[in-house]
Amino acid sequence: MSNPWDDWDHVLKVDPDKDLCDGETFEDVCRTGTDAIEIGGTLDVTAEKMTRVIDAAAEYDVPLYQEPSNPGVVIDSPALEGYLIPTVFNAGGPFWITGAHKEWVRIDDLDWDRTHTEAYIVMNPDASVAELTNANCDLTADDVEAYAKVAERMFGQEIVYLEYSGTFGDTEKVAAAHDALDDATLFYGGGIHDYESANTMAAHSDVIVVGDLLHDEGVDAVRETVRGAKDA
Ligand SMILES: CC(C)=CCC/C(C)=C/CC/C(C)=C/CC/C(C)=C/COP(=O)(O)OP(=O)(O)O
Ligand SMILES: O=P(O)(O)OC[C@@H](O)CO
Ligand SMILES: [Mg+2]
Repeated sequence: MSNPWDDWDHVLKVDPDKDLCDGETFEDVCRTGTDAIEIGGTLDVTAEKMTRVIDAAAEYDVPLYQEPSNPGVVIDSPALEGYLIPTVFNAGGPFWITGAHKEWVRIDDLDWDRTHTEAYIVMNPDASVAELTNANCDLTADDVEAYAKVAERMFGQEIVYLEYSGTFGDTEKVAAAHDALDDATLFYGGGIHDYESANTMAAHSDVIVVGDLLHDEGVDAVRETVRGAKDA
């Protein structure tokens, strides 16, 4: 079965808790050339902030996906192409693997056709997502490779997400995850800040995710990372 992300090279992650750079609009954000926008962040995300971003980006062509960090911020909106739901394979306990998901399914009527999962492997111990989920980030390339295989082969995950949020990752570990996968798509995220860093990680993964750069440097810098991803 084919999935939209099979054709993606670049995803822009918009954090609803962070501002855009001065003078930039969501129209600019949607015109960076990115293949899709993921809306989400770990800390201080509310349903209201989520809705504000979804509404502001709704009228442009780029596909919008929500990446909720908990069931309370999931927005039911026709503007969304779908929901990318993290599950953290190396979390310190079951809540962020299946617990939050169980609570969500218990309280909400899910639109299963638009609901997809991402098998996160969290790699930066200083990132909020690592602290929140108490992730064990002390992983060798072999560990990463094994997690990627478990995700694809045992848990049928179609997206494996190597998450270095806030820092540039180890290309050897990214390559190990990539080599481990046959059909699943490898997302890489963390520390991409220019053409070169985008080009490097795009060569070792299937899709690169750019986050903080949008909020720190703005859309021109993001456009350079799109170019780096597409050239790889
Ligand atoms: C079941 C539902 C609907 C949700 C649970 C989903 C899970 C398991 C979330 C845990 C992992 C998580 C919080 C993912 C959010 C996406 C993410 C990693 C965003 C990047 O966050 P950071 O860059 O670490 O955080 P800030 O930028 O907010 O500091
Ligand atoms: O913010 P950065 O470091 O670009 O990371 C992107 C994304 O993987 C965060 O979830
Ligand atoms: Mg972040």
